[in-house]
Amino acid sequence: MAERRRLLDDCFVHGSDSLRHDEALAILRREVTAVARAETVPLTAANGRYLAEAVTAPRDVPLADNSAVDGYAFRHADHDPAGGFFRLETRIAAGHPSDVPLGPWAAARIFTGAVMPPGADTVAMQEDCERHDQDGQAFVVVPAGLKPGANRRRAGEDVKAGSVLLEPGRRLRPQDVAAIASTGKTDVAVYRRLRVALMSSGDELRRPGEAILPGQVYDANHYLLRALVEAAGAEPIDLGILPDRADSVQTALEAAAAGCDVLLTTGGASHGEEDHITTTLDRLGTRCLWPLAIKPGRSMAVGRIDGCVFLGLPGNPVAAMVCFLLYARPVLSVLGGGAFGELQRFQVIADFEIARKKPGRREFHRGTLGRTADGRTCVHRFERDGSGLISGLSEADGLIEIDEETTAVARGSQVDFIPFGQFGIAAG
Ligand SMILES: Nc1nc2c(c(=O)[nH]1)N[C@H]1C(S)=C(S)[C@@H](COP(=O)(O)OP(=O)(O)OC[C@H]3O[C@@H](n4cnc5c(N)ncnc54)[C@H](O)[C@@H]3O)O[C@H]1N2
Ligand code: MOO
Repeated sequence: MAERRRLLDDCFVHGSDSLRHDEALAILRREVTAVARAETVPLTAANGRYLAEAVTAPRDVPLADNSAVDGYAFRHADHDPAGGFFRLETRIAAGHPSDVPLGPWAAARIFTGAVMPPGADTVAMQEDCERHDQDGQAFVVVPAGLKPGANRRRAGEDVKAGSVLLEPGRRLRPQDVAAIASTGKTDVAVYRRLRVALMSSGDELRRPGEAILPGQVYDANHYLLRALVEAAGAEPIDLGILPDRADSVQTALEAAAAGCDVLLTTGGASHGEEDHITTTLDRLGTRCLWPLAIKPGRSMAVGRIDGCVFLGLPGNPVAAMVCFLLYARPVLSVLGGGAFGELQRFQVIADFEIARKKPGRREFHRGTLGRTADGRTCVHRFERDGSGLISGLSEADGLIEIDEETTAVARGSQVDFIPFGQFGIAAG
């Protein structure tokens, strides 16, 4: 079980300069530790959860030497280099082992997965053998050239008794649940899901289903973030929409922080007179990241209100998504008992150009993968820049990342691409 330790206790509010992406990640890596406690769940509910115990194999998998094919098992020492002629002595099917030792110059009819009879060490495939019956006795001719141990699977060759199959902190995938099931365990210790309270900030926001007037906008970010929180393995809790009033924001944040592990807000995070999120965070707790030298997402804020981690995302939907994936997701993973993890990026050819880019900040653009005329993977950039354009997010396969030092991107050059698939949100 993870001990309850400091979270963001030692963080500092840095000066007026924006924080670089790498510095922000380093602070989060250093300051955030697990808060989730363990619970035991049946294997059928374990997929997607963070493992809270090491899973060791109580016994060998497979349990006994067995045949990898349908065929004939025999003792290799009896096998003539020119081929072998064996008396067929017994028949062994999967699930029906025999403890009768094989006699000399004898073979057993055996099927895939059936336990090797004592004395046999090699199996010939049935397609390669000839079977004869003579005076009521069956014989089998085994071809030459089989090596000792051919087509035999050893006890423990998949997993040795006592070996560690899975380390704590791993987010369980279907194949990991299968690995646990292969040991015979029926349930497993995982970390409780983090409780992540969601609040959208802004007088202009309405929920789908409500009437809308000029100047108002539907709260798309709530739906974006609750789905991203679920994909990250945490439990979203909807705390609705905050009005642009300092006293209401303060009351709501205080109450929310008391009842959840993480408070995730969107909007109201920049400097405007109507933006009360960061000023309220400063009054109630501590702030350690803000602003960031990235685009979009400059106004992302991270801090703490008592024992609750505060993640304040910008209001523009593209910025909210970029900041969630880059910063909120690894924080949720660590708090929930998992690893911080490294972003997976790969290099692809730019099917776009950027004539001039401001140095000193890292940019993330929406990108769609394609192929060049000569079959190499390339990325197209969503042309319109606006950080409010949700349509570009739906089109994209991931984010194009352009670092602080770069001042222009030439068509045909290599750029870094961060695919959405790694976040469990790939297009089907
Ligand atoms: N003087 C400056 N103004 C702004 C700056 C700046 O640096 N100086 N940065 C701009 C950028 S970039 C962003 S991003 C926003 C971030 O500010 P906030 O986090 O305070 O966001 P809001 O002002 O509340 O909203 C921005 C935009 O997004 C729409 N929005 C808000 N919440 C939602 C939601 N839940 N669902 C859908 N859309 C939402 C909102 O209506 C605004 O249009 O500040 C810029 N200004
Ligand atoms: O920085 Mo805003 O967060 O670019 O869209």
